[in-house]
Amino acid sequence: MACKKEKTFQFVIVGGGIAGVTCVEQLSSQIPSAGVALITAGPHIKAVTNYKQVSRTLEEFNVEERPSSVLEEKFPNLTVIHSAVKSLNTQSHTVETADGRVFGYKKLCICSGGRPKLLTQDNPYVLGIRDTDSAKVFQKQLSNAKRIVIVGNGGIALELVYEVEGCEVIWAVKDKAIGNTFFDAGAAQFLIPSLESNKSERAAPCKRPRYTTEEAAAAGALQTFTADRHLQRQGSGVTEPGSALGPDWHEGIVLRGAEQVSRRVSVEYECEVEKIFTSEELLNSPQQTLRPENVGTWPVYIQLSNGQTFGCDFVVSAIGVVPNTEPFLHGNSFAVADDAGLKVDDHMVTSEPDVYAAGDVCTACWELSSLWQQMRLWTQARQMGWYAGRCMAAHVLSETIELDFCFELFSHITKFFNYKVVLLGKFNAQGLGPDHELLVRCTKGQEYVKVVLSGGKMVGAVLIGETDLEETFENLILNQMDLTPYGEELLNPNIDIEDYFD
Ligand SMILES: Cc1cc2nc3c(=O)[nH]c(=O)nc-3n(C[C@H](O)[C@H](O)[C@H](O)COP(=O)(O)OP(=O)(O)OC[C@H]3O[C@@H](n4cnc5c(N)ncnc54)[C@H](O)[C@@H]3O)c2cc1C
Ligand SMILES: NC(=O)C1=CN([C@@H]2O[C@H](COP(=O)(O)OP(=O)(O)OC[C@H]3O[C@@H](n4cnc5c(N)ncnc54)[C@H](OP(=O)(O)O)[C@@H]3O)[C@@H](O)[C@H]2O)C=CC1
Repeated sequence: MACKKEKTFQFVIVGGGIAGVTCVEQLSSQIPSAGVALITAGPHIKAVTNYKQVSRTLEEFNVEERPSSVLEEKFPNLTVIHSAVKSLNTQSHTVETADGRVFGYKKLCICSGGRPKLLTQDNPYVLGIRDTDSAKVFQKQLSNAKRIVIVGNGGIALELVYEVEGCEVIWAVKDKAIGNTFFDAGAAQFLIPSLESNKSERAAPCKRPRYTTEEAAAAGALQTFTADRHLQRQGSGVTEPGSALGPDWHEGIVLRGAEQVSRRVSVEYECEVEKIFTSEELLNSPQQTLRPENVGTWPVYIQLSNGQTFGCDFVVSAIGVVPNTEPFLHGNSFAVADDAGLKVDDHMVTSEPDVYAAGDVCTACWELSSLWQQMRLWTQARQMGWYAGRCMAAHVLSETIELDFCFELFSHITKFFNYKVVLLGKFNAQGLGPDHELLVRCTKGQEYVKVVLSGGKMVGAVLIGETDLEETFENLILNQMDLTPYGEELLNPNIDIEDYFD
């Protein structure tokens, strides 16, 4: 880093996504006199609006893409620099940007997010979706497509299989059921009929804060157990990167293919991708399994481990994210977790002095609460950015700070297949081993309620539909009350559980 240092800021934040912007806001309001720089690769920044604390740990908010001037007007001591950081020197406490400028920092927070994991690199027929630009590329390619293959079983795949119309979708999942990152097989079974229905037959829209960008503009309680209602006690065992998209990113974007069909999704279970071929490669491959007349019909072919090969217009790689740790690692000694995130302690500090990290780029490596786990989600990016800002300020002011309460209990509100979905604690019995029980209540087409009990105490829950149970269950999980005496009554729809535990 030979260039001359242009300026030294007390705080430098890298990344204008939710984590970075929330960190900036927190620092700027806590120490208004401090010089703060936000260095970000994208042209816009993300802003949280209409923030609503739904319960002690559940939160909802809108996300808007905005010009950075809005933030600079609000915080006079803030300078926003629109350029990617191309190198970091933790010894000299400096960062160099792609446009050749060098800035010093007293404390730095890396909030550079993540990028989609791709099944193969540099293949024009394999798309990842992350930011507004990649969403536009996807939309454009889809408008001419008759068949696409979606690989992955998490958030993006769940959203796409439901939203894409006018195009045949082949959905390749490596599990026995859909949506493994968010649900168990029971919930998957509850949701599957929604995939088979037409758009007009879908569940009534649920209310949820919307994701907007400037450019994209973008039953009452049942009285009886019905035939379809099941209450069960089950055994256990079941280019420059822009900011990531978020809630309802597909609202206001037409996700329509070239066909007249409404939606046609077929799921290929328990399979992984063996190979992706172009037409020419397939013709020259000695082991090709397709009938010759099919070869050449599609621009790309995907061979799955179940022996099937499908031709399609393109493949969507929805197999998770890789933290954006480049170029921060070069020449430094950051400790990196197995998932490639920058390891942070309970004050969001990395292994390098005066360097913090928050959001998708980092991996929480403190002793985690037994009811919380990291997932790379919008809410956690906001919480981590906010807490990192508080820690940075506290360290400068020589104040002590305790790990924030939001890391006590995992909670997430979202929407899948147009159902409201609330996840609490160890919602999938993560890490509990065989020593747990599941209680399930299900009303077809209406609600799916699952609680996870360990040692008689509630440790997690999945609530799909308008159940109104989230606050009560959150309290029961946080209180760790012994629920053994209540048994299955806990999910009896004839009991108003809120009054019961008042
Ligand atoms: C399609 C999609 C749908 C999603 N839906 C949901 C949802 O419904 N609910 C939910 O909770 N989460 C959702 N997520 C996840 C959520 O969007 C992310 O977890 C969250 O936005 C991460 O925020 P972040 O600030 O850590 O990173 P990002 O939003 O990725 O921001 C990173 C920032 O760093 C900048 N940057 C990167 N490298 C550099 C560099 N070298 N120098 C300078 N700047 C750099 C980028 O330009 C960007 O501004 C979704 C994600 C995707 C892709
Ligand atoms: N509504 C919401 O909350 C939404 C959240 N998001 C977030 O955005 C980010 C990106 O979403 P997405 O890409 O769907 O990531 P997710 O982490 O949600 O899901 C990735 C999925 O791909 C599977 N997978 C991993 N590697 C392979 C492979 N080689 N072949 C086949 N499948 C594989 C994973 O299985 P396994 O888990 O077994 O590794 C998992 O099912 C995530 O952080 C996600 O949480 C996205 C959309 C909506």
